[in-house]
Amino acid sequence: MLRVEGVSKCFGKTRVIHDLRFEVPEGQMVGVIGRSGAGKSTLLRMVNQLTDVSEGIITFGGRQVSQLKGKSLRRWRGQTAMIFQQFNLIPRLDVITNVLMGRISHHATLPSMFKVFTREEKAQAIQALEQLDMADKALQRAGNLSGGQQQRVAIARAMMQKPRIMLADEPIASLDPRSAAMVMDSLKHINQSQGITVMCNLHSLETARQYCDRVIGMLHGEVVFDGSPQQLDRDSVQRIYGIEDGEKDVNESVTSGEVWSRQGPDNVAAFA
Ligand SMILES: Nc1ncnc2c1ncn2[C@@H]1O[C@H](COP(=O)(O)OP(=O)(O)OP(=O)(O)O)[C@@H](O)[C@H]1O
Repeated sequence: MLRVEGVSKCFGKTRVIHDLRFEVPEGQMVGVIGRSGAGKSTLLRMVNQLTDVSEGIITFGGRQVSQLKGKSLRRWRGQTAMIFQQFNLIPRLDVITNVLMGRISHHATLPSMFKVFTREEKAQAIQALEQLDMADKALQRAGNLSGGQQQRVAIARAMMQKPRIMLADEPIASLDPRSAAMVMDSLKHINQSQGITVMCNLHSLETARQYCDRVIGMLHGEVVFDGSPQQLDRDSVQRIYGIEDGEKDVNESVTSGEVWSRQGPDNVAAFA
């Protein structure tokens, strides 16, 4: 269980996250949605301590994971794999080496520098690529793959960490609908087959509805919705995306991106 207890974040004198309180049971797939600047990335970054909290605590399995230092911090980061919008692969290296880089925190500096990995780690990397339907690309240069393929390699690399939580910060924001669907399918598969908790920042409501067990909606650094996709009605959507003076009602077609399932657009669930 991940617990966020009264967490706030200030950058200088500006408070951007206000008193967040929620729990995420292990194995849940949570979509975090909200306007640009709502605090979604800061929330994810506080969970794995890329950003420290200003107030409150975060615990995992009853153990405090905010304010960790040194070895304990590295161990926690090893358990919380992060997926970024821009994939963060090393383009000139082949796919398998990029995936093996996910083991780097388990090695001393010198073997990592010379990319020395065990036979078992190489087998594990191939297995991770197979799970993501990318094994046939193992020897290709990562930079030559499409965006969607690169993101799936990034997920395979994250799996090498054997994480307890996968934190995905807008993983499909720069992908076309079909690639986006394949990446979301991969995250869902990992979530369901291995019970890994997934927290995923999303710009598209439809994607959150389609893939997530639970949706957290943020506005101006606060949680303004926390419920199931079914509870995400028009009023909740208005609350999350906010209506300021002079603004028209939220147009869902703007906050939603079309996501195709692998079988094609006909199989996409219809949304209320
Ligand atoms: N390192 C930083 N220094 C100062 N302010 C920051 C920093 N990181 C984020 N912020 C501010 O915190 C607020 C929340 O930003 P955050 O990136 O978490 O929002 P977001 O919901 O992820 O937005 P987007 O969808 O555009 O990525 C914003 O006002 C942003 O300008």
